[in-house]
Amino acid sequence: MPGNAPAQDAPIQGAPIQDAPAPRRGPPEPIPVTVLTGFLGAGKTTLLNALLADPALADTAVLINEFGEVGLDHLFVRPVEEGIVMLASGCLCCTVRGDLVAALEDLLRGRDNDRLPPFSRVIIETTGLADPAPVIHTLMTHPYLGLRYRLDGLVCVVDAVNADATLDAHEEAVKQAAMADRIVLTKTDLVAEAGRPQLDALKLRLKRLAPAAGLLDAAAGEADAAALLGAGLYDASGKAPDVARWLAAEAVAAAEHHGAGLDPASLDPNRHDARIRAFTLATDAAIPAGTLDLFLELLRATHGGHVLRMKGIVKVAEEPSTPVVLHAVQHVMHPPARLPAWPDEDQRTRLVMIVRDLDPKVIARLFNAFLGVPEVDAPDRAALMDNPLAPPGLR
Ligand SMILES: Nc1nc2c(ncn2[C@@H]2O[C@H](COP(=O)(O)OP(=O)(O)OP(=O)(O)O)[C@@H](O)[C@H]2O)c(=O)[nH]1
Repeated sequence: MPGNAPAQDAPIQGAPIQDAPAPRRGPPEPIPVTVLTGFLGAGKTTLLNALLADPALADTAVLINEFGEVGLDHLFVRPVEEGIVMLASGCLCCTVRGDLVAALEDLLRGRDNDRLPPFSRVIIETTGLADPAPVIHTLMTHPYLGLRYRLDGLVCVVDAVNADATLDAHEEAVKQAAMADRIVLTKTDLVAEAGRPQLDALKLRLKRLAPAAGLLDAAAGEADAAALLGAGLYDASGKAPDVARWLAAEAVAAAEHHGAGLDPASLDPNRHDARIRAFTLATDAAIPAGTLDLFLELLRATHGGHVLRMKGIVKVAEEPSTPVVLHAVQHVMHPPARLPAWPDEDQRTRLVMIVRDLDPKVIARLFNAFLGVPEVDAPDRAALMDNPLAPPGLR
């Protein structure tokens, strides 16, 4: 929701690049937060209950974000067990973002002064109509909460029976799925043999919409804690971060290659998801920090409202052996983090972009212009920077 969130610059140059995931001294490790989303009735609470039954999640705090609906969900979440934190009248109902901030702060206070058990993870269940972006923005931009919590991942629950109609009718549902790190398909047990082709078509539709997201079938037992949590880049235990899994750049590139990500002709243009594209920008070249900074600033200033999500790993020219990780939700950029080393042999810069109402070629041209890759009929970087109509700060 671009209008709601404060714009935030994230200069690569000048801003201290965070080291991750080196063991920290002093401030405590940020607590991973998983955002559980999915359209009305898709099965979020059912999945949450199943997850909370796993002893591995015994020390999980749960926030249920009901955005002003009559708060009933908490009645259906498993009764409070040791280690599961429920606040107020048995849950925490956040009606607006301010309440989410207050709730997250309250959790920390309770933990810090031993009023609450020392929970090591938070799951936020959003309402079915929620745009997940403001919740993620809150975690990314709040000056204090951003230090104590970190986004672990966005899990989207999709109802196999109703999803096609829901995705056609409700843009929120499309956005929830497009931004997800994991998609859980529920109610596949209700799909009769005759409905299997439709189910396969739905899976393809979701793959097109979110090629980077793992697709898991709840009824097949695939949506367990191990598969859903730990989707984020940073690992508090100090393990090497699973960048490949987080970025899923190969899956996005393969989807593009097969036309899944880039061929709107194969989609009904009236469908909301025909407006969403996922694609990867990749280059072997090391990028000077200042160039990267300018590219991101121009991207944010000119197309920020269209970028639903961007994740990336970048070879910065000044320190090519310690890549920088980028993570943006719409026009809000998470502070860049520097990894101690490349996580695997692929040492290219890769930016995975999920955009809405924007031709990937426009971004690719911009990227190439900044890299100095000549293109016919496309402005180079100097032309972009010298343009008197360029956004302030770029001239
Ligand atoms: N058969 C079947 N039913 C399911 C499955 N997942 C959820 N349900 C049912 O779907 C209904 C809605 O599930 P909830 O978990 O309440 O859905 P929700 O997304 O939390 O709903 P809201 O909070 O209203 O948005 C319930 O009756 C569940 O029992 C599934 O995999 N198979």
